[in-house]
Amino acid sequence: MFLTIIFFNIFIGTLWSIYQQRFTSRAKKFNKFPGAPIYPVVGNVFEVLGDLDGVIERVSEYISKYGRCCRVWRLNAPYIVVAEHRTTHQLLSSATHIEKGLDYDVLRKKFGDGLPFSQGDKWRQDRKQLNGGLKPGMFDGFLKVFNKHGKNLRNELGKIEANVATDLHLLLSQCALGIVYESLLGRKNISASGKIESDSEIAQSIRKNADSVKGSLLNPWRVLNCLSKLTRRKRDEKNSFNGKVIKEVLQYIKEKNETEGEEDGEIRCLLDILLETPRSIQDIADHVKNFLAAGSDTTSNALNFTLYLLAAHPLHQDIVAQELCRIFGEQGIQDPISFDDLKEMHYLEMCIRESLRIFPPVTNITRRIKQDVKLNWCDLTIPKDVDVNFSIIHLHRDPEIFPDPETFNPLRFTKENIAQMPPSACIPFSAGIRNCIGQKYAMIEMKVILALVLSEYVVSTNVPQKDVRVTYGFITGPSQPLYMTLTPRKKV
Ligand code: HEM
Repeated sequence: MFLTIIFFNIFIGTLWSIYQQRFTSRAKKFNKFPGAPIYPVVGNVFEVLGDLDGVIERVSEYISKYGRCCRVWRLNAPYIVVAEHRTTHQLLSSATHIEKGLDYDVLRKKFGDGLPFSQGDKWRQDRKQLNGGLKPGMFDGFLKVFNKHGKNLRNELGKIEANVATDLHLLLSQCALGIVYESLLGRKNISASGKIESDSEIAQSIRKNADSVKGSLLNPWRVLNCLSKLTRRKRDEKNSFNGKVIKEVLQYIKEKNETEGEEDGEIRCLLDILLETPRSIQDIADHVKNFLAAGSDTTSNALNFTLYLLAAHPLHQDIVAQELCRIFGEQGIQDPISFDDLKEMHYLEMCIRESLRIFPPVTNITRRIKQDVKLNWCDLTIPKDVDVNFSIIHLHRDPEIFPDPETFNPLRFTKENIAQMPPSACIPFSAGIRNCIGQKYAMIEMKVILALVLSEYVVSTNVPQKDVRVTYGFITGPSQPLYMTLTPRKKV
């Protein structure tokens, strides 16, 4: 009897799945997109899933078989993978398609309802208010912080033994986290080495959280896995990432109240802006968690990849070094870098943009389509309630737009070449009204840090670029350390 009930349920479940995948009006429109044969219940999950380090390659294969705008059934959930600029531009430039897809549910549970994950009116109001925290008037203060932490990093790099190949990622992430911590969250408990004194419980929590969600984005089995972890998380809430951030926020409010009325000439930080409107402590903590993660992991991975690419391509590194020498003279960077100096760093900026193209720290983003969208370059319609995954890394490697896409060539980003590029062909910071709020901040930060490092050291590597693989996650990094050697420039 028991077995009969089980078989009956499996039978009904399979029929239901066949109906969902083939006979609903959504499925009929969706299945017009090219894609692999559909199997009841599992759909196409086995085509793209598997070990995390190989997802990029498997998606590349799928795209080469079915095209740059193709369909995937993840169980019964329809999913369009987009890696071409026309669909990307049409959807991301619209103010309608700003809701995040199912992929973000796992992240939302970890990081709360901060800016990257909130929806509807909450997102609109928060974004409007937080834009004020990153407006031009704030950048003088940010620049001081970038300079201070950049110099700390330069000193830390000086302690690495000469000619020893080293993974710089930890130092770069401590630097990037210290910057966000101080400039956006007004916390100054930074030690002389540039590390946050409490390190780095919060830093460790961010890394742990980021690691645990890696891969859950594409993998339905991992979603289930995460749910079980969440129940465990509830039990030791006090020691969780969330608990630690709440403690920091309460401490900040206490210190702010104690020093109220005192003019200390310090910059107004993002937390001050959040505190201007009535919010629960949890809501503030959610924003803080998101800014800590979105503002540090992304930038540190971009710095790591850019340094690596310059190490692997010494001719381009020489051009950057000459540019810095022209701006700062033979003696290197003595005074804090100013906005005028930054304006002169054209080649360095082109190298950063090319690095963000080849190794975008956010490899893919997802939007939930809320109404049917007829694509303006072909005869296909994306039905409503479908998730569209913009595979930024594959979009950036479209050979029709970027010939020889894996070659590091910063000249792709001269002013003239950018003007020729189709809109939305290169979008490391996403595009449209839901783009990265920290884009300008990140670009200035990276230029300051890289100028300070590259004016002092020659970076080299033995890791061939063809061996570098990236993990597929929300924020991604190299799957193996990018070992680099630093030699003081004066000794070369
Ligand atoms: C190289 C560095 C960075 C890259 C490549 C990057 C990339 C991105 C991308 C692709 C998105 C869109 C995500 C989506 O649509 O799902 C995004 C959103 C966001 N980023 Fe960045 N980011 C960087 C640095 C930063 C920094 C420094 C901050 C903070 C100061 C920041 C804060 C945010 C926030 C809060 C959002 C959500 C915006 C919203 O939904 O309105 N990011 N970022």
